[in-house]
Amino acid sequence: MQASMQSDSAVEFQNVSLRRGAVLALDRLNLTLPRLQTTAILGASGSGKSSLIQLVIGLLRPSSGQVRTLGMAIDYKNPAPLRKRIGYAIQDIALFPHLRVRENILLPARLDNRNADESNSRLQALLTLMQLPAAVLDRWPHELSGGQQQRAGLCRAMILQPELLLLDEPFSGLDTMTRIGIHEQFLKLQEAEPISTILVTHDPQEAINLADYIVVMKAGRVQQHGPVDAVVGAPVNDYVGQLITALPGVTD
Ligand SMILES: Nc1ncnc2c1ncn2[C@@H]1O[C@H](COP(=O)(O)OP(=O)(O)OP(=O)(O)O)[C@@H](O)[C@H]1O
Repeated sequence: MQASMQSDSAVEFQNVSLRRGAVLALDRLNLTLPRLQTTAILGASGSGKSSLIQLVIGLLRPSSGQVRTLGMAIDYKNPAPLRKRIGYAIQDIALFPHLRVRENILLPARLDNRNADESNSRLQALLTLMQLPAAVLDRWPHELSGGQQQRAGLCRAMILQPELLLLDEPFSGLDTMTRIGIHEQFLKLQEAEPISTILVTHDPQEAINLADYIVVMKAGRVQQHGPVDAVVGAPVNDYVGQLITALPGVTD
């Protein structure tokens, strides 16, 4: 625990390669992701974004190299203590359909035997931050709009006040107006509770709107990484340049 307090990085990849079947999904990754900032992992489909995020939480183990999350090498025999410190909202792990929204959001707290009163106060604070009306709590997930479901998913990811938040395409599949609204809520949440966040996205605009730090991936390799302004201001190659110039309002 102490090591994480002292570490300046949320996650470190030290010469990490990952083979998945016949594919080298990640190729010699050397990367340090900053603490208490939002990092966007940006890249096209198949570039290795989801593999990277699964390595962070120990769902995948590197073929070579080492991943250090929250200041410590991952203990693959016992990943539970690390995972308790991490919140995740991943598109595939949506709200559980057989639980009402309240039970969905409170589930991590219940599984961790947290005090019920404290968890309920935390729930109320998160609802306010995410501008979700209390009435949604007694509904089933399918009775919420897509945007409300995403926000409830974020509340669930945040209920234990994690040190690290992993978001894998959490806002995809939403219409533009809903997306913009959720981006605003997300930024407010970050302001109210600074937290290390890793956001996987294939959308350069989303990366720039939400992140402080960007990692651009292509075919399992990092093309460029750095603070948003540094990457937008000086793309290191044509691939990154094309992503940036495709943004509205950016011309070279
Ligand atoms: N279970 C698997 N078995 C074999 N290969 C896999 C598996 N999952 C992913 N891959 C391969 O690993 C590479 C990286 O996949 P990954 O899912 O990390 O990319 P991604 O950038 O997240 O893509 P997307 O945006 O489509 O989710 C791809 O070539 C993919 O085909």
